[in-house]
Amino acid sequence: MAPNPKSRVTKAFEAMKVFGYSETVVKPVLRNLLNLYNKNWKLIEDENYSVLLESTIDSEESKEKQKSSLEDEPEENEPPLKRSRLYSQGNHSSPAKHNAGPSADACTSELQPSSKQKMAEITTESYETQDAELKRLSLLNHYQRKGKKQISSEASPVSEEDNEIVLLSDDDMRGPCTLSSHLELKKRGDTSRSYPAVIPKRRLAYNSSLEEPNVMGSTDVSNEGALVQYGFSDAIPLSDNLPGFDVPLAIFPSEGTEEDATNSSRLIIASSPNGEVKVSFVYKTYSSSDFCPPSLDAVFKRMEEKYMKSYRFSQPGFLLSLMENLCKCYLTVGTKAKAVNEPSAGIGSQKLHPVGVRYDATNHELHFAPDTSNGSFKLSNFIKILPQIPTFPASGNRDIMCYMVDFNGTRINGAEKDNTNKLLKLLASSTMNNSVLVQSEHSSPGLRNSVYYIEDIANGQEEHKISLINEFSHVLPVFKYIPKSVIFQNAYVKFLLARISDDSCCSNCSGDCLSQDIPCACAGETGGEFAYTSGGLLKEKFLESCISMSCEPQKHGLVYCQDCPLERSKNNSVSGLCKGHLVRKFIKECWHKCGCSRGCGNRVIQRGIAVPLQVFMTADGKGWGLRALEDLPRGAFVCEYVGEIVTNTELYERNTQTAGERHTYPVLLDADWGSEGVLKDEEALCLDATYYGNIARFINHRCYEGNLIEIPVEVETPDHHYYHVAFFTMRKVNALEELTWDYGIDFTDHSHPVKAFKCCCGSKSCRDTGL
Ligand SMILES: C[S@@+](CC[C@H](N)C(=O)[O-])C[C@H]1O[C@@H](n2cnc3c(N)ncnc32)[C@H](O)[C@@H]1O
Repeated sequence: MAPNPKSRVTKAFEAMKVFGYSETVVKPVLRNLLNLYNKNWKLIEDENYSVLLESTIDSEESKEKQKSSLEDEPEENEPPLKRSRLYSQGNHSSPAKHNAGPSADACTSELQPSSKQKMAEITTESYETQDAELKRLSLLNHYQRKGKKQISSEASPVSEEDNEIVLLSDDDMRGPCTLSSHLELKKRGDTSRSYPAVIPKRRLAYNSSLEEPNVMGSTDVSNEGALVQYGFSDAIPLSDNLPGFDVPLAIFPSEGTEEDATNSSRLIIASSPNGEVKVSFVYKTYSSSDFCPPSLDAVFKRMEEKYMKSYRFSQPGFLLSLMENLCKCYLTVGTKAKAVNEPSAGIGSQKLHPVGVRYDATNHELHFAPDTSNGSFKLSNFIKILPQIPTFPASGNRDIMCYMVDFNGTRINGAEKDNTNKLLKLLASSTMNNSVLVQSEHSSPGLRNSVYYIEDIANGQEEHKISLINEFSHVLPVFKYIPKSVIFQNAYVKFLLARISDDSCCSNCSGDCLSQDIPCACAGETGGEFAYTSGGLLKEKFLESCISMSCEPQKHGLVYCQDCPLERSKNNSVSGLCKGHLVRKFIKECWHKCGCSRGCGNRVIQRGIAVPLQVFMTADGKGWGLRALEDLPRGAFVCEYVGEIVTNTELYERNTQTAGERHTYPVLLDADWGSEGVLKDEEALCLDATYYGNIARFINHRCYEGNLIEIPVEVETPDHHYYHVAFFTMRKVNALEELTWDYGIDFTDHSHPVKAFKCCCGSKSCRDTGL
């Protein structure tokens, strides 16, 4: 049976979403193509929708051309001025002195000032153009990190959209958040944040009493009458007749005051499985108001469009599922006290799990609530843990004899008795079906007795599962896993096929470029020879020269910028001369404009992670680390560094404004800085994986002796302002050996935007002298 056209349309939209094109943009293009091809879907779906992608790009380009000719505006991107204007509003203080030192906690965001004040301050900004409005959700991330205490009192201009509501999720308020991070925040007793809120776009009142934790249902009326309630409440003043809890929010149109309200209504938008917790909008109508409650579908659609435009990776139904998860979490946390007191929690495992997760000793399962009959749900990607489990040594001795049993205590075939190495491989294998219990044959004195394991921290977003094993009962890292980098706000990154000139792609090729007698144009970047072997490894000669350039800069020299973006980003009087950047070799991979197939050997990193990896807690104070579960040959691609693409100025601001918070070490995309003239701020980019990132955010630093090397790879953008940072092995790496790279930190440069950590790399040539 032919696939139904609706699902084909959805798939086409999803395929384009990857490239940052929203449904709204793609819809007319798709319609045209279907007309053109007489509804022959195959032609559109071929080669992973390349026709659709090209047409969408073309259509966007022509729109932009039209726009710029109308506006006589040469820049495609909004100038950075817009944001500066926003910055200059309100009473924000000058950048705090940077003191973002690392802490022993893994990359866990520290708590930040109440989100409420920032909701208020953000909504009081003036949005003069639709574009600025569309960027607002991205801005939230920024603002919530700024920790501004005051709000601007400047009134927003009234527009047709003034009755529009904006729903801010947990993610909006402090950047990405995993369920575990939510729990972690709860564990630390932070009840003042991480809830969604609905706010009218127009002026909001900000009541300082809301800053206090646990203030429930506080309200305030601004002088224009917008009234907002924040926070979870078990005593919602507007409607105490409904059972259960209601989450937060009353929305009032901006005319009238509470007293004028003639009627109040409630719209339930999500609920926990058994209805114990609900998220609802509570709104009042006024005789003078022209507010007419929209349908939920329309609101979600609107919100998802906004997400798409700001962060470009929203899933369909994302907001609703976010709301549902919120209900579940609320239920979990609310019932936590009961769980802890339950005698059946027994065996002391409770304290080892994140708050709200209960170990059910009878059924050997982890639950999010004390009673499975009461709407709790199973964390399906956690394996179950039992006591008396030896900790796996993080390195060195791997001789502890372990065996695996299933939850009935039956030993798993083929794993009768084994050493840790093999055990971990077994753990990683998908045949284990999430249900693995690890026990030592003899519990050894001095060994801790619990581990936990997440089968796939990438949640299925990578080709291979990426496990996490926590041998030290450490808190889980807080970040949002993304398989591809996302543009934050000001970074200028455009994937336009038209920008790739015909002579820097191979449109006449077919099949596998590596198998052709004469290397195609894509090998030009690497001196007329491809960088990869047909087995997908780096060629010896290429790898050798990359290693030499990276490890012996004195031999190859550094390049110096005329006006170094890194120094400029410091935005203060101490910014100085460029300290130099390593000269690097680029790889150029074939891409959409090339005629070769997707299996072409010159497409390696774009196919994603191909080796089994695992996150683990290092034993030597570096926090989480990454290792491979099988031996890797020299020259193998491991993963790319994925994060938010931010400008250096944005990075600097992030670092100064979240002083004291732990950051992953950002990667500068500076491979071509020295060879260009003066770069604009939006062209000098870096990757920050603190809040959004992939597995590479766990790779620790090792002075000189790292086993990985980072190589710039050009895929979609020919200008080298943005490129991929791909990690390859510099030598053979053994299974379970920690993967490390040399971040290139100068530990003596105290003016660097990212404060260096105290290095525990253990290398004999460690550069951190403590000075
Ligand atoms: C990219 S993250 C690596 C993952 C990190 N260990 C974690 O727990 O999430 C970089 C951070 O890890 C820590 N780190 C990395 N290498 C280190 C080293 N050699 N010594 C001490 N800390 C290190 C630092 O705090 C650094 O900012």
